[in-house]
Amino acid sequence: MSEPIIATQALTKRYGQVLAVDRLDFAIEPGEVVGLLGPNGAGKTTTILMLLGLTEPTSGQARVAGFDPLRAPLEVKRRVGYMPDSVGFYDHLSADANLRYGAELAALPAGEIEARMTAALERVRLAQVRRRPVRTFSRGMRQRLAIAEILMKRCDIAILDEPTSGLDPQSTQEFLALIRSLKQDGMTILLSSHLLDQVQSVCDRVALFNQGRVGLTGRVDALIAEVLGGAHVVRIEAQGEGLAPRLRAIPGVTAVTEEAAGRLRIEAGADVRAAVARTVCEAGGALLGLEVGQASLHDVYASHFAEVRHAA
Ligand SMILES: Nc1ncnc2c1ncn2[C@@H]1O[C@H](COP(=O)(O)OP(=O)(O)OP(=O)(O)O)[C@@H](O)[C@H]1O
Repeated sequence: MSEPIIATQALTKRYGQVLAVDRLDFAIEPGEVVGLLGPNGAGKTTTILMLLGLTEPTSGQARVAGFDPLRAPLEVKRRVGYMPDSVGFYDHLSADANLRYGAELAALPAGEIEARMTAALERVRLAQVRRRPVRTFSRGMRQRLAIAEILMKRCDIAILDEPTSGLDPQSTQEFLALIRSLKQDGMTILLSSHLLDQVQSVCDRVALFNQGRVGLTGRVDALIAEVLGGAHVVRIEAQGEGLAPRLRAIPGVTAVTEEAAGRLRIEAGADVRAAVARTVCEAGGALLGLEVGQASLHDVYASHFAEVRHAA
């Protein structure tokens, strides 16, 4: 294993009585794409802000690209591209002018700026609209412009906070493809998201945050095996009263969760499809659909946070 490009040691942030990040130990290898997941208020953004040197830790340390973000914020900014939840550009200025401003702030070599800007804008498909004011851009275009800035600066690391929130399905797919292409370039990417399918589709590894701590981290497939222990997952669509407790009583069933009205997810140590169908019918309910689900990050997330709630 190479030296981690991002590492934290007992990194802690307190806001008054609130322990936002609690003794976080975390390492990311160069070239990894890592997803930070967890409920609202779990400490993801606070962690990101400490990695960027934008907020001071109460105690503990972070190292990013070989630097302490607190002592060497400019060195860190030069190497790390940050895309916050809501990307701020000068709306009345063109995409070009915004990038040029970013290039000057980052002290890029003057003779290279134009060529780097053009290459970056072409890569994110904004070259045709580069002279338009950013206020005319859609959210997807703004997000791509933020990536253009990261490409132009040739950052080693990109930190993306909720990068696809508010994007339509097509823009989302396009954006995810862009993230995959940054990975191909060898960029290290840390992204926070609530959108588990998307995280699963781009991340090598995930870290599940809860109350300021990483409760679980690993590759998605390894977590599925570890957390679910090779569980069988059955999803049903059914009408009927009081089905969940009856399903829970089936031998082998370990968990039943209501994912939406009339949609239940059943986790079991064996194939319980026949017993599930029988149980719904015997309860006087109607079984409208049944499928064997592939375990996914959703299942890991649901199971992990159910355990956390149970233990609390
Ligand atoms: N500037 C602040 N002042 C006081 N408390 C704060 C501040 N910023 C965050 N917190 C608190 O710290 C905790 C962690 O918040 P943080 O924003 O890091 O969570 P998050 O995981 O990013 O959540 P979300 O998914 O909602 O963005 C929360 O309890 C939040 O209320």
